[in-house]
Amino acid sequence: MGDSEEIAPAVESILATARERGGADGRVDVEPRSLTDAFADAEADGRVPVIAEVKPTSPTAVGERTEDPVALAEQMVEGGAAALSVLTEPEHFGGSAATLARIREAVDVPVLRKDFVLHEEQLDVVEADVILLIVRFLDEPGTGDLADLLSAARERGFQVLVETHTADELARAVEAGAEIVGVNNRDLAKLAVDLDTFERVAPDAPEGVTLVAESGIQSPADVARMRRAGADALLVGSAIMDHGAPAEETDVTANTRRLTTATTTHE
Ligand SMILES: O=C(O)c1ccccc1NCC(=O)[C@H](O)[C@H](O)COP(=O)(O)O
Repeated sequence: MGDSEEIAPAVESILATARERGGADGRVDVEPRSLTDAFADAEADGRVPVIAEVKPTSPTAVGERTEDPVALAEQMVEGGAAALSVLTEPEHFGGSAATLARIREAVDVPVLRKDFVLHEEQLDVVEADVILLIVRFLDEPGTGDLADLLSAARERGFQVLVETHTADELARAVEAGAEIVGVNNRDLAKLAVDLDTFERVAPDAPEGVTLVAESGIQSPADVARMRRAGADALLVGSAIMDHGAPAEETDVTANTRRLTTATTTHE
């Protein structure tokens, strides 16, 4: 995590379990659905490119969604999601690799595997179109090197979303060869969310990098704000999953559509 920064206990716990997690037998070899084509298709038919996240729970969520994740994923696609993000971390987010495999089978949009990948062998857990690498957690003693993991992921066919939170992390991502970069508005040390983060970091991204604004996006106004700041796409979990509300009062399709149909100006 760098320096002597205090890390939220939940994130310490996530990293401790991630360090222990292994891979699977054999090496994954993916024929991916193109994430950037999915974003372009959404733009072409007037939808804001949204990666909707199937996130049953999380350390900051109030409550848990227990419905069939495949049904939730289908509702997100019906609401116009260009792609899906599926948590596969079991202990803190209620996800699983098996769930991702079922969802990828059921939909035809690209699927991001959302997990805390620290070692090359952890790339081989399940086929997905996109894998996440979090700059903040790599290049540390006992974890893989970002550039090496990026190459290893691409050799398996994955597209890679490289997640950053600061200008320095963005520079490291670009230096390592990232083409799709996420700027997470959630500070993974403190778990505080601040949409200013994307606005501060995005201007440093070089032309040609696909930029994804992640976390804390709740409303069409937030969508418009992130698009004005240069977001090519948005990654949204909580506002779509609506963890605290009873299942019968939650309309995941409508929650997704509210964001994919937001009126925006893309800079
Ligand atoms: O979401 C959490 O509580 C969390 C806690 C600890 C580490 C990571 C966490 N979230 C990861 C994410 O990046 C989000 O799931 C994703 O960007 C969607 O965010 P949101 O729309 O705010 O649910």
